Amino acid sequence: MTQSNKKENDGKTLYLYAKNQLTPFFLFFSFAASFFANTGTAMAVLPNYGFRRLNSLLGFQKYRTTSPSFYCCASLSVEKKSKDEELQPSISTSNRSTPKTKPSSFFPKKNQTLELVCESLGFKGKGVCKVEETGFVVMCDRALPGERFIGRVTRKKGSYAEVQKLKTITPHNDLVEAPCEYASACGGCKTQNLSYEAQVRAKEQQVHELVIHVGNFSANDPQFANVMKPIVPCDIQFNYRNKMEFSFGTLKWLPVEELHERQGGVNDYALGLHAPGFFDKVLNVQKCLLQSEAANTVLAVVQDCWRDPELGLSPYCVHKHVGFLKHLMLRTGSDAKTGSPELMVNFVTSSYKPELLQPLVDKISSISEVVSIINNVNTSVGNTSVGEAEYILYGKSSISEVLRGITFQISANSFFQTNTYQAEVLYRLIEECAGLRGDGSEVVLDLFCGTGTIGLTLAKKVKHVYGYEMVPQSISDARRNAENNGISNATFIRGDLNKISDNFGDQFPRPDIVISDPNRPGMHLKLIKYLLKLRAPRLIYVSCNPATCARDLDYLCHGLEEKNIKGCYKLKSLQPVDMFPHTPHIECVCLLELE
Ligand SMILES: C[S@@+](CC[C@H](N)C(=O)[O-])C[C@H]1O[C@@H](n2cnc3c(N)ncnc32)[C@H](O)[C@@H]1O
Repeated sequence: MTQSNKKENDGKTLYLYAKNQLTPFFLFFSFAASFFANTGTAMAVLPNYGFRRLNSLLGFQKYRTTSPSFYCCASLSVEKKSKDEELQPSISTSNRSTPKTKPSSFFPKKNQTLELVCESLGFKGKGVCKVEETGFVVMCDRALPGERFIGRVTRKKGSYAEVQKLKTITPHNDLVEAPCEYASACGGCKTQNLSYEAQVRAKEQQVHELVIHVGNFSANDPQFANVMKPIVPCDIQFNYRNKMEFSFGTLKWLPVEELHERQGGVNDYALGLHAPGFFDKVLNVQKCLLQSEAANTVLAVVQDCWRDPELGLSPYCVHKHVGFLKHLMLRTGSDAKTGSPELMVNFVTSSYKPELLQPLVDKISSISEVVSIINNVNTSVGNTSVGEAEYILYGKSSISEVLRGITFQISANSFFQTNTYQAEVLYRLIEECAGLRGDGSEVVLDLFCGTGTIGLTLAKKVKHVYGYEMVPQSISDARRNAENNGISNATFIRGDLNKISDNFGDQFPRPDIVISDPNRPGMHLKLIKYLLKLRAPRLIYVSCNPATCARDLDYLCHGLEEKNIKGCYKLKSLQPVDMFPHTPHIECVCLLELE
């Protein structure tokens, strides 16, 4: 996730009208301050999925309906229209009603203050509220369910408005004290001051509603209650992230009351996370409670010295495109034999000047957990952490991590599940869904395989695993991971699953089980059509975006009439999993079987 960079903070939004209840559902596409086309990583941000960048166009109607029936409309506009257009109709529901004319004073005005009550959590964990008299939806960052507050309308976006919270009248339900000193300003953890039980409740509710309203599954279906599983909470709610990406910046974010203290120069330099809503302002952080203690030790060491004028280091300025240090990526793995933490430190710089980094390397390499110091050189003006060239400044080129008994090598830019602890849980659930016979007879197709983790954890029980992935480094990691673990029945193939050709299926035998784990935009319609033609008996859809997940489940199960596509799957179970406490992200594991 990137902290919402204004320019790049585009997302898809879904809105639903139901019985005069306007319920917004937001697709989680807008974390893209930096889009790493080839890597699946994002800068100075928490979640690390790569995705096609999507522009949002809020297309739901600006009026209310009095019809009891349900109306869902959204317009998803995307940059590469020709390709992505195909996905657009997915958001419409079959049971539309005609909206009625809107009252003329329906929209609140910019700067208008409103008394609001937050009803639920939506897109990016923003509080969803309705203007009492009109039902008009407003979104408020950091408003939490049950909170009554005064908000000022900051902008109208399509057919909803954003408000800034001015004053809490009565606090939200389930209030707890946020343990992190940066919680109120950092865009990473939005809900630290909401009890964890309430967080998972809100996530579960969100998935439930999306599956009904976007996925077109009926809550009245007696089977539905069996299909929807309760969310699996994460037992560890801090220090769970094995990867964090911090940004260096020339403009330290300051609270309004301290803005007059801005001094300029070195005093304004920052290393931390982007302040929400700013691509150029960085909230300086000394410590992040989500990452490992060892990673915090490294962060503290870097913070302690990087501004020292004697070192001659400068942060990259995103306005002038000058400066050297762009990002600091910290990855934590564990030694396969001892289980002790091992750390990779990755400096992303605008040019290759190892002599400038050497003093930092000397200090960091003395931390016992650090086994790898990497320099990715990225000369582009973009915000990506993926370098055109990668250099090893100290130690190894990768770190290791053990997942379900398999040891994985992870290099700087490879995708790896960010919460190792909960990935164990996730992969166990996937294996349960796979329902393997255990006789080594089944073929598994692992789509969006990253470094091959899911397929490799199943390989020993099946005949063969075929993994597909776009990022070359991930494919080489996957092959190396197979070899290192003595797995010879896994084949990893590089390819863009958004651009599959007609002969895609000629590359592997018909699978018994398909696992598809796309990033946030979900599956391309081409791939969905292919899967519907392939008719694998069992399809496990792993998703990090419940909105696109619901849309794709709709296609797979109910088809898409406009495109003459017939669904052929039945949703057998949908299991939300909380991989990222205190953030709005939700993972889901869905089992589909042929009807
Ligand atoms: C959510 S990750 C899942 C990775 C893997 N299944 C795991 O659990 O570690 C999605 C993966 O899809 C890859 N990816 C994204 N778009 C792709 C595309 N169009 N074609 C192939 N792979 C893609 C990303 O690089 C990333 O590794």
